[in-house]
Amino acid sequence: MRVHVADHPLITHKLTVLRDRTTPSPTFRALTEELVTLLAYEATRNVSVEPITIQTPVAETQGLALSEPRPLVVPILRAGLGMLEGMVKLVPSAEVGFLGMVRNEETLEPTTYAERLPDDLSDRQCFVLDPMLATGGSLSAAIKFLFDRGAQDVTAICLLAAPEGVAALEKATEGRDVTLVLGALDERLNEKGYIVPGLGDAGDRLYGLV
Ligand SMILES: O=P(O)(O)OC[C@H]1O[C@H](OP(=O)(O)OP(=O)(O)O)[C@H](O)[C@@H]1O
Ligand SMILES: O=c1cc[nH]c(=O)[nH]1
Ligand SMILES: [Mg+2]
Repeated sequence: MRVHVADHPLITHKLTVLRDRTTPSPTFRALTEELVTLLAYEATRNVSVEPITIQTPVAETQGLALSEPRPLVVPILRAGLGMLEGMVKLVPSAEVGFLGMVRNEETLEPTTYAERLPDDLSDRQCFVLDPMLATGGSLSAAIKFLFDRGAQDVTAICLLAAPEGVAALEKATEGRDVTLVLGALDERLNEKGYIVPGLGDAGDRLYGLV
């Protein structure tokens, strides 16, 4: 697994505002989108392209076009939905599939309650969106789901991760082509499975308590 942790003052600045407990939902949502667009730039570094020839008003020239099949973006509901707009802004021609997952806050085990994805993901590059990588249970299950359907490679974009979650994901995806792009790598998980210092519950901060 390749791990890329963003190292840019603008990203750290936006993450700092996101972490602040006084930041209200509308600002939190806007910053989440902006951060994803910045991280998506790195995450799409190896997106599949093919050479094409085009005609400018002045001359013929060579360029690149995204290859078929188009990349598939998969936000993990709920919190990952807050990252979708920021991603498709950068890759407007991507297709979008959905996975709904929720972590049991007692056992920390994830369950999948919704799935809307193509049956066959052969030759697909997939981009999974979830702001939080805590124990790694949710993201490991999501990525396994995509490989089981034939995905070629998977890149996950997370705003924050705990080292425990990165290690668990690495173990769960051994031998697979996985890239992890992070806004920041935090210190640890606390006894409730929350990322420290983290930002709290991303889904609740985006969409309110349920
Ligand atoms: O790495 P893990 O320990 O599995 O925890 C991370 C998961 O927890 C959060 O979702 P949550 O279950 O709170 O659902 P929500 O997005 O609906 O709030 C988060 O968005 C991840 O999906
Ligand atoms: O810190 C955490 C851990 C899991 N899910 C969140 O939203 N935040
Ligand atoms: Mg939540």
